[in-house]
Amino acid sequence: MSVLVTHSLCKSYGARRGVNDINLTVDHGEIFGFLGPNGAGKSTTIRLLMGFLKPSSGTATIFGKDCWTDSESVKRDLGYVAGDVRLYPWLTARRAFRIVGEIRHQDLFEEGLKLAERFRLEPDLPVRKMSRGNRQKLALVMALAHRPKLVILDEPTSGLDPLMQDTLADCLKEMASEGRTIFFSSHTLSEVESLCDRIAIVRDGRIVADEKLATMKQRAPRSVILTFATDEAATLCETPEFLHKQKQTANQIHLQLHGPAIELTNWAATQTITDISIGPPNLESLFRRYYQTDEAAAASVEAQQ
Ligand SMILES: Nc1ncnc2c1ncn2[C@@H]1O[C@H](COP(=O)(O)OP(=O)(O)OP(=O)(O)O)[C@@H](O)[C@H]1O
Repeated sequence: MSVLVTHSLCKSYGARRGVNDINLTVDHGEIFGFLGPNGAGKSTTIRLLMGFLKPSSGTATIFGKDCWTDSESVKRDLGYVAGDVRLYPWLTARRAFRIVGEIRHQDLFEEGLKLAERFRLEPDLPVRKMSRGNRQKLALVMALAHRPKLVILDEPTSGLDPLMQDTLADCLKEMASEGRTIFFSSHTLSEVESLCDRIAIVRDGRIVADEKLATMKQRAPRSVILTFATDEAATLCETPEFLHKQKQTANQIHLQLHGPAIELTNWAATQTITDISIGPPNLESLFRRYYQTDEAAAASVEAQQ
C-alpha cells in the first residue's frame, strides 16, 4: 500500500488560487521531491497533508487515513518541519527531546542528543540565542528523533550551510534505506537530483510533471561538441532533428542532444567527425522549462518527450 495518496486535491483561498487537482502517490521507502517556483502551491499541499487546511474538494490520505478527519492519528507516525520554523525562545535541544518524548510517550533523550551532535547543535543553547540555521536544525532533529515512518519537510535546507545539507541528506538516505518515506519540497535542483528517487513539479497550483528521476535523466538534453577536420566541413554538416544546433566556432559545432545517445553515435559513425564530446544529462534545463509560466514552455517539453 502507498504511504501517501492524494486524489483530485483542491484548495482555493476565495478568489486566490491555492492548488487544483493534485494527484500524488508516494510509496514506502521513497525519497520524493516536490518542486515548484514561488507561490506554486507546495506549502498549501503540505498543509493539506498535515491536516492544517481542509480541502475545498478531493482527498488526501496518509497510511490509509484521511489527512483532515483523521489528522491526529496520522501525525503519530509522522515527522514534520514547516517552511517558516517557529519555536519557543526558551527552548533548548535538551528540553525539546524531553518535551517531545513526553508527548509521544517515547524516550527520545539519547537518540535526540546523538542527532543533535550529528547536526553540531549545542544541547543547552536556547532558541533566542540561536542563528536561523541552528533553529532550522533544532526543528529537524525534533522531527527526526522518533524515527517516523514518514517525514514531511517544507524546504528543509533553506537555512542550512552545505555541510549541514549533506548531513541532512545522509540522515534522510539512511531513513529511506530502513523503509521510511521522505516527502520534501525544495527550490534547489541539485539537491533533488542527488537525493530523490522521484520528483513532482507543481506550477500554478497544478502538477506538471511526476516522474522517476532516472527516467527524467534519460530525456534531459545533453551538450554535444562535434569537431571536424576543417571549418568548412563543420559548416556543411547537416544535423538530424534530435540534435539542436547552438553555435559553430571554427571547426566545432555545439549542439544539444534531445534523445538517446545511441542515436547520436549511430549518426556520428556516418559523418567525417574527428572528435565528439557528450556532456551529462542537463536536468536543470529541463526543470527550468517546467518552471516557465507560459503554456508554450510546457508544450515544448511535451513535444520533446
Ligand atoms: N492563507 C492564504 N490566503 C490566500 N492565499 C494564499 C494563502 N496561502 C497561500 N496562498 C496563495 O496560494 C498560492 C500557493 O501558495 P503556497 O504558499 O502554497 O506556494 P509555495 O509553492 O509554497 O511558494 P514558496 O516557494 O514561495 O514558499 C499562492 O498564489 C499564494 O498566494
